[in-house]
Amino acid sequence: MTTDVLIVIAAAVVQDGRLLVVSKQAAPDVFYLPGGKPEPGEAPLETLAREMHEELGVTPYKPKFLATVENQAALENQWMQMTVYAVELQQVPQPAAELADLRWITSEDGLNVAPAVREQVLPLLRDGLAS
Ligand SMILES: Nc1nc2c([nH]c(=O)n2[C@H]2C[C@H](O)[C@@H](COP(=O)(O)OP(=O)(O)OP(=O)(O)O)O2)c(=O)[nH]1
Repeated sequence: MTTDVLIVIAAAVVQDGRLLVVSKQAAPDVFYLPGGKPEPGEAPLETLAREMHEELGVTPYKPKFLATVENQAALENQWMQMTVYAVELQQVPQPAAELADLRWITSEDGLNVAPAVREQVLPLLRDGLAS
């Protein structure tokens, strides 16, 4: 039995009542928060900054811890623990080549949204999202 938990660091960016979600070329129909797995020895905020730079060409501004959530990982067949930071942006995100899509959502919006985002992050942010 494996007890490995996938550790993920991610950003909740809300602008004008909408949450930023992305999908990757590897799974273009699955939408989730920008972010990813830490490299060895990397601190959470370093992972956040690296992933946001790599995926969106932006620097996280005033990251604030939002929550640590656990759920089934969307792409790997593994349990995932994801630490989410509420992040402001001062630049317009420009999706890098590894991304397939970028959307601003107020709810699931008919998309295939990763379980942790659908069941935990969207409910946590509900008050800040447009209806
Ligand atoms: N970034 C991110 N990953 C999530 C979320 N929800 C969720 O289940 N995951 C899953 C998807 C993948 O199974 C895993 C993260 O993988 P990833 O492929 O985005 O991470 P990465 O950029 O570090 O990956 P890699 O290409 O270096 O392997 O966590 C989420 O909201 N954001």
